Amino acid sequence: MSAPELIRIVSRSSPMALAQVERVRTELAALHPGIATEVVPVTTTGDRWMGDLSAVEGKGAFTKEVDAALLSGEADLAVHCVKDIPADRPLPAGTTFAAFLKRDDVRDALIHPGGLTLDELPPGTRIGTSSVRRRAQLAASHPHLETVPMRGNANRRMEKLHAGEADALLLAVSGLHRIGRPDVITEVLSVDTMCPPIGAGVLALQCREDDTETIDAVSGLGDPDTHRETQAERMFLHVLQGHCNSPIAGYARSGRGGGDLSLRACVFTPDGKTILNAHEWAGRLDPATLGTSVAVALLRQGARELIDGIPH
Ligand SMILES: NCc1[nH]cc(CCC(=O)O)c1CC(=O)O
Repeated sequence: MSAPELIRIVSRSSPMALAQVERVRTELAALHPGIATEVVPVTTTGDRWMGDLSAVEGKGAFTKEVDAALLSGEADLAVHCVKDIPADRPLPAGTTFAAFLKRDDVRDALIHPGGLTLDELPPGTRIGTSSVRRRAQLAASHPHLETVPMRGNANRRMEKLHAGEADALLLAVSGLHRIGRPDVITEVLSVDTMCPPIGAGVLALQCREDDTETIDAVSGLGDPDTHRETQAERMFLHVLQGHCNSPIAGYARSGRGGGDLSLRACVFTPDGKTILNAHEWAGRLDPATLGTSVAVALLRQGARELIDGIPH
């Protein structure tokens, strides 16, 4: 199999998306110095929309135009945040994941211009977030704080914070590092305070299924532990039929040497009053079966009703 001379990478134009593509170009250049790369820009429905995400045809708002560029042959490779890829249906026909890059930090960060930590924030502090996952967990742990809806990429949210639309923000640590702004982080929240979303901090490389040249060239960028964790988390979300606005959180962890994979997950009501929890170890199960097992444990506790209670 010959290596391609050029790989065209489709990317959204947000600073975070472009930083993700730069990481892939750097890693690819180190692995295959002979392969050139080029960026093909697209704008997605999700990038344009500033309202409630559930209103924009719901699913795949950040991925549809990216998939189209890949399938039409305008580009050969797409870089996605796994967090943003729907798990309640298969990948678009004709495309496949070629690799999952080594996982970044899965945690969320508090950004408070006054430098306070979450526990120090006074009652009534307005936290800008439209995520049902963040809202529910905040309501459970810090019921005296308020949340205000906030959308847009991380850079825009920081502009809105400084314009006074909120008093503080919650954003992913990994995303802030990607856009070069870890300096704004006031506190990194533990996963016990704020359970991360499925796929947090993982970048997936997506190719056309029949493009074995590109698949072979980029598959060496994959990380085996991240692959196992992502398989467990995605199967969990798939079994629950979670959507982009689901009150679901969870993360898998690989033990040393790839052993002892565990998956901890929760499903909650948006008011944070009900939180279902499950935590299991794979033992001799494969990652996908672990994901299924944790999903079943939560379904037994009543997760279906909680998930279906949220419009999407
Ligand atoms: N919803 C947008 C989005 N998609 C992925 C990340 C963070 C990076 C990641 O987890 O890969 C973010 C920003 C955020 O939630 O703060």
